[in-house]
Amino acid sequence: MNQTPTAGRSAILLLAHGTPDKLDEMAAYLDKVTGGRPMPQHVIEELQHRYAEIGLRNEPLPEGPPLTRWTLRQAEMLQEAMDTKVYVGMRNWHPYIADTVAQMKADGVTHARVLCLAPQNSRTSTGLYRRALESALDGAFTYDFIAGWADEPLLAQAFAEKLKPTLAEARATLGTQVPVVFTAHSVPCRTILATAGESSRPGAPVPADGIQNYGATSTPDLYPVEAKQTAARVASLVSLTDADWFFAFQSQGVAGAPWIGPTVEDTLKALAEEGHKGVVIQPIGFLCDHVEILYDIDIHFRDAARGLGMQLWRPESLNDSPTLVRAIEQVLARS
Ligand SMILES: C=CC1=C(C)c2cc3[nH]c(cc4nc(cc5[nH]c(cc1n2)c(C)c5CCC(=O)O)C(CCC(=O)O)=C4C)c(C)c3C=C
Ligand SMILES: [Fe+2]
Ligand SMILES: [Fe+2]
Repeated sequence: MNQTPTAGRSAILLLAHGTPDKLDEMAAYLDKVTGGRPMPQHVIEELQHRYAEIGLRNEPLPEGPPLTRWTLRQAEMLQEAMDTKVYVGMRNWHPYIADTVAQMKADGVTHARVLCLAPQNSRTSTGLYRRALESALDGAFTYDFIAGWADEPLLAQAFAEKLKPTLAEARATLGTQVPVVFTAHSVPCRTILATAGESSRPGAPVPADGIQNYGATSTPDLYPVEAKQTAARVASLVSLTDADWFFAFQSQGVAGAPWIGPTVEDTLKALAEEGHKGVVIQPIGFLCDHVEILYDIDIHFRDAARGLGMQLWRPESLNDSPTLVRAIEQVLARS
């Protein structure tokens, strides 16, 4: 439920995921991500390996990890564009939502427009960010919460601007059409189903012991619909026909199984079997570089594609895209 502004100091608050600054923070970070459910040691080590592959070390990087660096840059660009103070709060690492809320309170903020740096709404991402905000707020200020902006035309334009040159390069290299696979982060299957206890349907999924219920309600999550909506808009802007593009869910997690698909791995296999020699993968749910782009796509999926005889291209992430900043401005202006 959104709350109404009172006279006073207004600000913008961007909510984001957060990422560790160095490798030895991985266990503590995962503890935040899972809400305290312990992760097996081999998972911690595997994630440390992936973060090391994208440049993280045991000492913090002077420039910060990519997700933090780009998120703060996006906030800075938005603040310049909107001439309103923009704050950033992260659910799983510094700057934590609770610390940012405390700072906003100290700065005398009385009302905030709150936007998640995740355009498609899911109780496993934006829902958890919102819950973290509500428990930190304690009535500190009023706010309007903007959930889900997957259909913002300028968001699609920002992705299309990055996709066009990559697609042109892939087509020129291979001398053929090259399929585009748009991706979004997978979610556990039960996230997109009504939960047990709130549904009389036989066989309704029961959350596994010890696994948080992701803020589940009896309403199925529309996340997959919103993700495909963004992809369809981007495809249309770059004039892809229905035969030229696909949608897959990437980065299925280690718990809460099963997770929704089709997976990128299966999609690559199917494309190779159809005789394709190349593929462009564009994630349309992530707004900047982080491990699931720099490792999962650039290393893991590229290797998988190579093993199937295909070359893989990935458009640059939005990062400091001025069109992304204009998209966020538009969404905020409508709130
Ligand atoms: C729409 C859903 C999700 C988005 C978007 C998302 C983005 C995202 N995730 C990470 C890093 C991690 N996520 C992890 C687990 C995890 N992620 C989601 C959903 C989304 N993540 C779920 C439902 C879960 C499971 C949580 C649980 O309690 O088990 C993890 C832990 C390891 C793993 O399971 O893969 C990491 C690490 C980033 C950086 C990111 C985008 C910025
Ligand atoms: Fe995640
Ligand atoms: Fe993930």
